[in-house]
Amino acid sequence: MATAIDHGAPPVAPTRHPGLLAFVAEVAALTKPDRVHWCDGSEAEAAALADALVAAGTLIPLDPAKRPNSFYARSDPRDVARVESRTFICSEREADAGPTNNWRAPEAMRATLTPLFEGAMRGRTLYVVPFCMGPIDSPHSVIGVELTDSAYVVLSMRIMTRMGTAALDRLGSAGAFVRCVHSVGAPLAPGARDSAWPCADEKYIVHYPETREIWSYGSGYGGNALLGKKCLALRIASAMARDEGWLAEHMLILKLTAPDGAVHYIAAAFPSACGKTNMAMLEPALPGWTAETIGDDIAWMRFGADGRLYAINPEAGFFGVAPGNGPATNRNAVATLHANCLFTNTALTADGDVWWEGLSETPPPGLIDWRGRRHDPRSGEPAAHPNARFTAPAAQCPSIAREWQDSAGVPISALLFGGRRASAVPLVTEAYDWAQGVYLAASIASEATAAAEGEIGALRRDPFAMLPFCGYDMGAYFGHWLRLGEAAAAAGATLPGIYLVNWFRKDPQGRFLWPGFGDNARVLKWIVERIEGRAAAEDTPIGRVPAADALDLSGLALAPGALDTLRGVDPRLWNEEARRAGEDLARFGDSLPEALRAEQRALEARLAIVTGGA
Ligand SMILES: Nc1nc2c(ncn2[C@@H]2O[C@H](COP(=O)(O)OP(=O)(O)OP(=O)(O)O)[C@@H](O)[C@H]2O)c(=O)[nH]1
Ligand SMILES: O=C([O-])CC(=O)C(=O)O
Ligand SMILES: [Mn+2]
Repeated sequence: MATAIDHGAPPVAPTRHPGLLAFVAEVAALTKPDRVHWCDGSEAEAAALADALVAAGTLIPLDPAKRPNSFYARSDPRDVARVESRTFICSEREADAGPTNNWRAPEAMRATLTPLFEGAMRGRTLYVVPFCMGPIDSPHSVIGVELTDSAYVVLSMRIMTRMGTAALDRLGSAGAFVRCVHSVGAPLAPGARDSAWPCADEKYIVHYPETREIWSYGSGYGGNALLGKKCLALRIASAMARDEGWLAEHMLILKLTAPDGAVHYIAAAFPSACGKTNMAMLEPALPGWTAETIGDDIAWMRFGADGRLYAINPEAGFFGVAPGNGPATNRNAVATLHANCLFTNTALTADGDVWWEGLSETPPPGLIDWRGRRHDPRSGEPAAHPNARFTAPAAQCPSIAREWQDSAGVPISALLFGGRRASAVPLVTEAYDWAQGVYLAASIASEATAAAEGEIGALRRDPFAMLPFCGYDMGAYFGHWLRLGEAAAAAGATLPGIYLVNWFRKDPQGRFLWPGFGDNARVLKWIVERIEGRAAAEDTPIGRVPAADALDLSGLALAPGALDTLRGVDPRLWNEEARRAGEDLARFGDSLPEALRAEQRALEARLAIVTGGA
């Protein structure tokens, strides 16, 4: 086994940053690891870690002839998704966490966590993982340091972030960094055998927005454990963005080039497992159009001196839902996964490769399912967990745009918001203006998916697709969006258009009315033409929908009547929608901006006119 990781001598820290040295010393004193290892992010280090994880049974190497340098992990079956009920925002004041977050007083939470972390890394290695969210040379990037006892987390962070020496160099000897502490919560007694996926029953995913700290306990899974992603780049970053005048959003970033060569960048927010990665890698069904990928999950945006809204992707990899990705839906994702990837909770084939529902029409024979059991195709159970994930370097994506690491970011023309809605919500709706767009985004709802615990399919309000990810009071967050738009407009900016989209409308038999995926380019074309002032639209109470002949449907055979349903706004359904949205927004009490109350009243008034009642 390679020995680049473990050696008896005390490690020499590769930094003289006093705050970082003190942080590592404090956490090591608390958690009592056997060793401390400072990660440099090198190939040799990754290879040694992978070897150790294979020896421990955590990783299974895939056949290098099929998928070089790629590994498969099966998690504990109780550790397969984010745990929103165990995710906490510990601001000093309860009101600052808002009604949608779990709040605990910081001192009380620290008093709970300290005994849990006490000795939590016994028998394990504490890995020091310096990482940079955003391009190494971008002024908008943020440095974090994650101290973790999971080598799986280290390997994942190496794919998902700029990790190791480069991040430490950027931090320098005095820079600011976000303190991140992670333990799987499974100390090892001397001589005890480790489990393949150590974790604890009791999980805590804790954020202290004022001190910009993250403490995560008990889970090894994705969004709970890779602390640069949801915890830093959304929950902590949203609080930083509020204080500093920018936006940290759950959005993909797409570059779209029209046949005439015009380039538009589009950012889109959909809840977890609702199509961000797919849209980020879209292959347009319309001839002459090109789509390229900038990011698939998170966008950090700020208005530039020229009045345009610039976005960077803070991540360096994709942590994507595997099921559903196949040659018919997302060829770019499939091609991205050819090498250097981690797969978690997919199925394993008899010949040493991975498989999931949707990768091919029928499962190959001899599959082992995500629980490690022989898969029986007649059981009706999927072979891959519905939230099985791949972890893949973004640079490997065939559709990655050459400017994806541009330090200034890319200028956004349109902001899309959506969710999974079987009924009511049209295919695409243009907001009348910024404030009404903020209202539409604040009132989106979506049918729950397997990306978090809870009943799948249940409708829940998910404002801005940020419900699980906003690190402060969402009422104040809506106000932040409104103020940024007002300030930019006052300074003469042309604000991006705001659009509500829904690819998931169904007919009474439960079939999708819209083909989705590459055909979503038809909607993007309409949006681009709207921005350029060339496409026709019709006013409805909720916003503008495409005129009857305004969508390019060439080469597409929709079911009879489908287009009318997709463009339609049923006033009776929308009376109910508006009532429910208003009820949800009322939860924010005094922090709900007056402008959104006014939008609510205006929507109700427009609906009353079309239904002919009050
Ligand atoms: N019907 C339909 N399904 C889609 C479409 N786009 C994506 N999906 C499905 O939605 C599921 C999730 O898609 P992703 O693109 O991975 O979702 P995501 O928003 O990136 O998810 P997170 O990584 O959890 O944030 C997959 O099963 C896709 O096949 C679409 O346009 N139409
Ligand atoms: O954070 C995760 O575990 C995966 C993810 O992207 C999401 O749920 O939005
Ligand atoms: Mn996501």
